[in-house]
Amino acid sequence: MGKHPLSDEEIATKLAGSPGWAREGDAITRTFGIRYHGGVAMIVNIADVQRLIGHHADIDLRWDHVRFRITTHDAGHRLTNADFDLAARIDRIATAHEAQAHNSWSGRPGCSGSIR
Ligand SMILES: C[C@H](O)[C@H](O)[C@H]1CNC2=NC(N)=NC(=O)C2=N1
Repeated sequence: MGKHPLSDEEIATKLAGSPGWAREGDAITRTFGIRYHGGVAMIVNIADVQRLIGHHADIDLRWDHVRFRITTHDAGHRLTNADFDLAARIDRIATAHEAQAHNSWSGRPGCSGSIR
């Protein structure tokens, strides 16, 4: 996956196609609502994919949400296509784990990730 730094215009275009992700300086971030143990299971799957593609997000695991922050270290901590590729992969896995967009997280346990 390309690791040359993207321009502001390219970043804006990529973000428009990455609903839920936001630019934070030279990184992109997204938070998902999911109960702790569901978050751990989701992270295990994401960690597998990250190992395979050689690109890794910073992951912040809390009791009821997980936050991802992605940038490309190899490009001097700038945003590249590799970051948006990883974001799309994270989105697919989060959907499979029924993680919710954090701003819509009601706090009610879903059928996965809830603490019984
Ligand atoms: C050598 C190794 O593949 C590289 O350092 C990879 C590892 N994972 C990475 N993850 C992220 N987020 N950015 C990188 O530049 C990066 N580089």
